Amino acid sequence: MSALQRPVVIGTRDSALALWQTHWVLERLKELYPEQAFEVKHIKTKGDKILDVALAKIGDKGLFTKELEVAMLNGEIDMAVHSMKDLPTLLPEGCAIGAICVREDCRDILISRNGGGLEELPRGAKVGTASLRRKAQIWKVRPDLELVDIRGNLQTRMRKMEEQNLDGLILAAAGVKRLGWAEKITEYIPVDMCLPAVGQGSVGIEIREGDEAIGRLVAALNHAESALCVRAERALLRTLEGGCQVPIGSLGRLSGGKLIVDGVVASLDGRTICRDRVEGDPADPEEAGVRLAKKLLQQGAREILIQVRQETDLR
Ligand SMILES: NCc1[nH]cc(CCC(=O)O)c1CC(=O)O
Repeated sequence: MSALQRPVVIGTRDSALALWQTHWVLERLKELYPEQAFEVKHIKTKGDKILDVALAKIGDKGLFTKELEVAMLNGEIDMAVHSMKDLPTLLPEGCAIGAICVREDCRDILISRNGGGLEELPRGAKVGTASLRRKAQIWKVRPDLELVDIRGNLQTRMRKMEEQNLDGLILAAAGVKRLGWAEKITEYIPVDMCLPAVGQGSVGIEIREGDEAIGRLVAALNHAESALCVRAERALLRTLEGGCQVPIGSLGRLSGGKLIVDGVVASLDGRTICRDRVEGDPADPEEAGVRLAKKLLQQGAREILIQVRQETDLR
């Protein structure tokens, strides 16, 4: 492919994880297009500025992505690299997903002070996580734990674990591994116990809709299997109309030529949990995600979602 006659500008947040992910994308693009010049532009998002409020309370969508999308639509950057998990299911007009990259470990992990797993935490132990999805699913197995809100980028959360004397911290495996902290992980929480967030572990590249030159450039980074799993999960989330305010988890995988999608919707106290699975056609991942969402709604997710929204509004 012929190079563009100008540097291609890649936009990113400036957290250590975002930079790691962006440099990963940049290295792949440089390998693929040695003739092409690239630049990286750092952009702060609202989510990087508000660090002391739980995500569920801030509650608006696109907290980590909006400023990047604005810069892209203004032509300041040509693409934005995001954690797929942070990218809302409905993109602003003029924006499109150019590639969903190969997925890292999608699980949640525990980093504990005593080096043990969830089972080994002392009774009433204090564990940090701000995610309602994690809280609800962990409470189901350890209702005695005190799950405390903790926010900020990964470095900040590790620091807060020390400062607040927490017994443990729950994080996404992907981020911890990317920052080179895999040896701190004391347990990989099985997905049977805790379904990950939609898109967790996958990096996405957002581009301008209709920008064919940039679209062709990034298409080579799309990973077919990761992409169709994440598309099914996003279709589920879109159908349930949940953002990070609502405890929703989902995971797609390919098995024996079929697309298997798991999904969970939980109440805030973790007492009511709807979890189910569908089998779908890998040729139409959205159909499987939508079908699973409807199945969950019928099984009680509708009531849970109404209640979660009322409770979050009151806080
Ligand atoms: N919500 C912040 C966020 N967005 C993406 C990741 C981890 C990397 C990934 O899931 O791809 C994290 C940190 C975490 O949840 O522990």
